[in-house]
Amino acid sequence: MHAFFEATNHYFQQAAAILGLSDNMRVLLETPERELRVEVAIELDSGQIGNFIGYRVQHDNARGPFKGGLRYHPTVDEDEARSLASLMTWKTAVVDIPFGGGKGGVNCDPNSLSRAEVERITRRFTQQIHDFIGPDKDIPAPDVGTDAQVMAWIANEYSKFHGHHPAVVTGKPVELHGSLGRESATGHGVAVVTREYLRLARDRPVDGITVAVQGFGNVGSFTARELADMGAKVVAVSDAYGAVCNPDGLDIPALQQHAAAHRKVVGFPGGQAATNEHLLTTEVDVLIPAALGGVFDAKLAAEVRAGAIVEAANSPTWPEADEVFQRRGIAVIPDILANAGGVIVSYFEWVQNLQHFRWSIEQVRAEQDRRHVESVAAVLDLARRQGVSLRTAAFVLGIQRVGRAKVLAGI
Ligand SMILES: NC(=O)C1=CN([C@@H]2O[C@H](COP(=O)(O)OP(=O)(O)OC[C@H]3O[C@@H](n4cnc5c(N)ncnc54)[C@H](OP(=O)(O)O)[C@@H]3O)[C@@H](O)[C@H]2O)C=CC1
Ligand SMILES: O=C(O)CCC(=O)C(=O)O
Repeated sequence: MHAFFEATNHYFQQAAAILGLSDNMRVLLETPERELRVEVAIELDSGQIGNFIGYRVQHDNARGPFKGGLRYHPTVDEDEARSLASLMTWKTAVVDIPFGGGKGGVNCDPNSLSRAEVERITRRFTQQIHDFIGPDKDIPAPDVGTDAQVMAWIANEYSKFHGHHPAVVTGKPVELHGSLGRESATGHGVAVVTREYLRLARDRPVDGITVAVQGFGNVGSFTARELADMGAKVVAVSDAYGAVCNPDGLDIPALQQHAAAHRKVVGFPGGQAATNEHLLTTEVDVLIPAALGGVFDAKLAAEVRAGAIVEAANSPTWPEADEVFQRRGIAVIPDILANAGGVIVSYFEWVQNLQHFRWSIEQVRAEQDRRHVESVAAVLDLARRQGVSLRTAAFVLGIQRVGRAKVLAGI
C-alpha cells in the first residue's frame, strides 16, 4: 500500500540505528512537514473536462528551502511523492548543498496529452500551489515527464501572482534564466560518480568497461553519452518499448538521433532488439537503472550479472533486493549519491538567478565535479570505517547533517 515511502524509511531506519537516534528524533526526521494534494482540472483539446490530481510534498527544510523535481506520470501518488521528497532531503545533505527535500507531480500520461494540454495542466497546477513555492520556500525542477519548457511555464504562471522571480524553479531553458549544463547535469554526474567509484574502490578506469543503461530519457541518454565519451562500451540501452543491444558497443550519438526521430530506441539499425528483462540480466561491469523506481525485486536481484549497480533512477531497488545484492557482493551506488548531479546544478542555477549573473559551462562543471569527487570519497570512507553498505553510509552522512541542522536551529 505505502511501498515506496516504506522502502525509503527502511533505509532511513538502518542508518538511524547506527547513529543511535532516539525514537522522537526518528519520527521528526521521517515525517514530511507538509503535503499538498490539489485538483488540476483543465479543458482538454476535445472540449471535455480533464480531471487530474497534483501533489507537492515538502519533506524537510532544516538545511534550506525544500528542493526537488516534479513528475508527470500515471504512477504519481502521495506515497511516491513522499518517498521521493524524503530522498531529496538526504541527497541534498549528502552532497552538502543548502537545500531541504521536496517532490511532487501530477498523475497524468504526458504521452497521451497534446503539448497545449500539458501547458494547461502546468499552469493550473501552479495556480494551485503558487503560495507554497518560491525562491526561499520550495523550488521545483524537472523529473520524469517534465522538462525545461514545463519549468518555463511554471515560472511564467508564478510571476502573475508574485512578480518576476526566475529562482522559483530550476531546470529552465538557458534562454530564460536556465543554467548552462543543467539539462545534461544528472547524466554527467552519474558518469563522474561511476568513474570515481571505479577509481577509488576498484582501482579501474572507465575506459573499456561494459555498461547497460535502462531508460533513455534525460538521465539515461546523457549518462550513456558521457560514459561512452569516457571510453566505456555501452552494450545495451532501453526505454519503455524495449531494448537494443550490441556487444561491440552502441553508437550513442547515432542512437540519440534515432530516438529523437522515432521516439523509441527499438529499430535502431546499429543494434539488435531485446527486452528490458534481457538488459537487466546482461553480463556487464556496470548496470545503470535510469527509468522508474521499483525495478529490482529479490528474484531479479538474484539474476543480475553486473559487477556494480549505479542508481541513476530514484528508488530502483526494493529493500529485499538490496539484501540480495549485498549477499552476492554486488556493490550498489545509491540514488542519493549517484544521481545528485541534477540538484547540484539546480543549486548553481538558483545561485546564478539570485546573483543575476551567468556562469560559464567550465565553472559549472568544475564546481559540480568537485562535489561528486568529495561526496563519493566521503561515502566510501564512511562505508569502509563502519563496515556498512554504500547506501547505509550515504544515509548516515545525510541524516547526520540534517539532524545537526535541526538541533542547532532548535524546533
Ligand atoms: N531529470 C533529472 O534531473 C533527474 C532525474 N532523476 C531520476 O532519473 C530517472 C529518469 O528521469 P528522467 O530521465 O528525467 O525522465 P525522462 O522522462 O526524461 O525519461 C524516462 C525514461 O525512462 C523510460 N522508461 C519508462 N518506463 C520504462 C520501463 N518500464 N522500462 C524501461 N524504460 C522505461 C522512458 O521511456 P519512454 O520515453 O519510452 O517512456 C524514458 O526513456 C527517474 O527515476 C528520476 O527520478 C534523478 C535525479 C535528477
Ligand atoms: O534539480 C532538482 O532540484 C531536483 C532533481 C530531482 O528531482 C532529483 O534529484 O531526484
